[in-house]
Amino acid sequence: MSGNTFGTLFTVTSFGESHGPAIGCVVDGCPPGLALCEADIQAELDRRKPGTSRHVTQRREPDTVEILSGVFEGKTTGTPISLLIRNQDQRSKDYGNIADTFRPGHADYTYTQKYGFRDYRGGGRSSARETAVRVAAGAIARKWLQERYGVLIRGWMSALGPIEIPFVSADEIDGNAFFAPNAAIVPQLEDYMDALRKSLDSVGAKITVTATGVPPGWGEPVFDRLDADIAYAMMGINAVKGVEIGAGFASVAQKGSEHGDEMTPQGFASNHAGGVLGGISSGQEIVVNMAIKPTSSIAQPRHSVDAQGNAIEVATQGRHDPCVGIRATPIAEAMLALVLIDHALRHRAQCGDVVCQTPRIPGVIA
Ligand SMILES: Cc1cc2nc3c(=O)[nH]c(=O)nc-3n(C[C@H](O)[C@H](O)[C@H](O)COP(=O)(O)O)c2cc1C
Ligand SMILES: C=C(O[C@@H]1CC(C(=O)O)=C[C@@H](OP(=O)(O)O)[C@H]1O)C(=O)O
Repeated sequence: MSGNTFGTLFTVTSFGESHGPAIGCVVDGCPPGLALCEADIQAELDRRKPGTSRHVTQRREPDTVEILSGVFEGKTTGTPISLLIRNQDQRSKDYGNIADTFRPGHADYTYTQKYGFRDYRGGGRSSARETAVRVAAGAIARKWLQERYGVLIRGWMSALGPIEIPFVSADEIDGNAFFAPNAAIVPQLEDYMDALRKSLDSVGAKITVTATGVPPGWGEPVFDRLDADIAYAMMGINAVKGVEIGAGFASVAQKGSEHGDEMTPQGFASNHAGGVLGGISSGQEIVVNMAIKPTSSIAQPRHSVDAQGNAIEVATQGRHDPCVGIRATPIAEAMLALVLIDHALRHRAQCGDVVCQTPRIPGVIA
């Protein structure tokens, strides 16, 4: 295991560095016959790409995807799908002496300790530049899930630093730079970010991602539980420091009489489980929340050490996101899609057409 491959039946192997010539991935195990073209993938990449507002990194990458294999006459063939995105706006010289210094909070120190040296062009392999290829692979998973099962995956920003963002409408999410489901709060978010950038600091965020239409039965009872795999996938995104499924940490203060979602023939009465029971989907909405840390690369001087172990101050140069959470929503959606397609295929492989005699009950009743 090299750590660069995700998934069991639907696998994604990613490659590339932030300032190398290209990043890309090989998607293997995609069912044949899915209509797929570059525009399907590009639409998702355009939501994640850098440089789209003053609140994100000013690196300008078009993130144009090329499909190199696995698609013929507009359909997936069942063979490996290779996706390539050429890097076009690397400016490695802007970073100063990053090779011999370690940014507090970034991966420079741990990469050097692990490998003995590292690709120090920008964030190298540790840069979230790599998440573009996950979004590309996730677009394929998402399309198949939607067409085959009607699964809809949707994410949004639910807090920016200290500002809670109440959910108003899914229609408002893609209309602003923050993926906020609440257009009215956007001026407040903009003011906050403008002041934050002036103070040369960064801030964390909370992202929520949901999936509706997942049928009951996907997942495994032990080890590869659906909730465990979701948590693994989300924690595998750069800068994610916490993941909650359903009520999450609020479960601590709940009583059993409150937390356990009651069932009626008309539907579940609540969804504290977040759509997973015993590692298996219940048919309810899957609800995931994640905490994203503040960007470590900030222009304020911070204490660190150099490669020789001497005390130094590091004020990071280069182009960075003042709040990495602002661009994390499409990545979280993609990771949820990758987990769900893998479990859909695993469920089909093992259980095939097994039909449960107990009627399915709907999600939360109104
Ligand atoms: C969408 C996205 C954009 C990011 N942009 C930056 C950035 O511009 N500068 C930075 O220092 N970290 C950025 N990060 C976070 C780093 O990639 C991350 O902190 C680093 O790889 C260390 O990993 P860890 O935080 O998971 O421990 C970003 C993360 C994401 C998800
Ligand atoms: C380039 C992207 O974001 C980058 C994520 C990132 C990091 O440290 O994670 C640091 C910055 O880039 P670099 O690797 O050049 O330092 C960001 O611009 C992107 O998302 O496409």
